[in-house]
Order: sequence, then structure tokens, then C-alpha cells
Amino acid sequence: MPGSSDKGTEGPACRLYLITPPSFDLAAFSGQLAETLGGGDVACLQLRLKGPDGESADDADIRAAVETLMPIAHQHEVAFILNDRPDLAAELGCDGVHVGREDGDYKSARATVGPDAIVGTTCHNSRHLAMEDAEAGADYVAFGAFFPTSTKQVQHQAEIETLEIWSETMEVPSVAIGGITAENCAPLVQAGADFLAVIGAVWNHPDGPADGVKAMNDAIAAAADV
Ligand SMILES: Cc1ncc(COP(=O)(O)OP(=O)(O)O)c(N)n1
Ligand SMILES: Cc1ncsc1CCOP(=O)(O)O
Ligand SMILES: [Mg+2]
Repeated sequence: MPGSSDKGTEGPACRLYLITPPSFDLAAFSGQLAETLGGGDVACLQLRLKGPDGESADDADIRAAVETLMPIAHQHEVAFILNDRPDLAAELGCDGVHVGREDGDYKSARATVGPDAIVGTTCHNSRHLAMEDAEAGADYVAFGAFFPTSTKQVQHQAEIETLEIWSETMEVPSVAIGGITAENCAPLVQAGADFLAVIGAVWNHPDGPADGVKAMNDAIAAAADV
């Protein structure tokens, strides 16, 4: 993972993992994305075109979004990760892919995208699943949902203790997700999360998404400073 946890060495111990809004007008969103990524530190951007009920955009819309948005991410030195689709990630040259438990397993994602791409997996609240994927070679493991969210109908809640034990015992970076905001993120940072993945906290920020990035950066820095 880009700039992943440098606990005890240099650089931030926890960084922002930004996920796109569930839908957007591509022309308008590309300008907004550039402005947003200019708002502060973002480690990676995940393209996730998917509504709260799990309905995904069609392949043509995903392809068009990757072709337009990946260069913008790269101009800001932000890694570009595609949700759910190792096949399209490989075809389109994305930096990585995120796969959940219903998106095929880690090994087949890795076989599709190759050895150099980032592969992250959803592990809900399970250190067992995370350990299996980490040992198989996953670049990060994601735990969640930590807080209530209206962005996705979630079936699993995660506990801060899961993150704490993971960060004390394992080297593979962890991502925390689900209802995370600048106001509630401190315990996740202090539990050792390497990345905080957010949608609403940035895209629904009352002062706009660039301020949303800045607010998350400031909250992470403040929590890490305690
Ligand atoms: C970083 C990150 N973590 C978890 C998820 C959720 O993936 P999944 O469980 O497959 O659910 P969908 O996002 O596909 O609805 C994620 N996308 N990113
Ligand atoms: C994709 C996903 N997986 C678990 S919760 C969630 C939604 C995260 O969005 P938000 O940051 O708006 O709660
Ligand atoms: Mg998925």
C-alpha cells in the first residue's frame, strides 16, 4: 500500500483511504475530484459505483470512470483501486482492487490482477479471515462497519478491539471503514488503523469535499498526537 503504516519510523501512521460517491455525473465529478484530492493527504482512491442496496453500475460506466478518474488520481500521487472487479482492474491497469466476501476470494483476485497490483479484502470483524488473506498475500485487510452508515446496508459490525489486536500482532496494514467521520475517528486511529476509508465524511461534508479531506487529515493528526 502506498505510504502504509510507518509506525515508529517516519510519515503518518494512519492515512485517508477515499472512496468515490456511489454515483456521479462523470464530467462534473472529475473537476470535483481534482479539487478534493488537492485538499490534503489521500493515500488512495477507490472507485465504487454502487448504491446502498448493492446495485452496481454497468461495465461501460465503470470503464469510462476509470479512464477519466485514474489519471486525476495519479496526478495527485494517489493510488487508484477498483472495487469488486479484478477483471476490469487488470484490463484497465488499475493500481489495485478491493474484493469483498461476495466478490471471489483473495487468491483468484491475485491471479487476475497479477503480483504487483494492490489487493485488499473485506474481513468484517474477523481476525481469522484477515489472517488467512494476509498470509496468502493480501496488501491490506479491511474491518468494518465501525459506526452506523447510510451509504451501504451493512450486515456486520466491527469492534475496535479487533483493530487493536490486529495492529499489535500483525504487519499487514488494516483499513477501518463504516460511518467514520472526523468527529468519531480518534479511537480507530489510536487502535492502530493504518487507513481510514470514508465516503460520506468527505463527499457530504457541509463545506465541500476538499474541506472534508482536510477535516479528516486534521482529526487523524490530532488523534495520533494524543
Ligand atoms: C476499503 C474497503 N473496505 C470494505 C469495503 C466493502 O467491500 P464489500 O464488502 O465487498 O462491499 P461493497 O463495497 O462491494 O458493497 C470496500 N469497498 N472498501
Ligand atoms: C463500503 C462500505 N463497507 C462497509 S461500510 C461501507 C460504507 C462506507 O461509507 P461511509 O464512509 O459513508 O459510511
Ligand atoms: Mg464488494
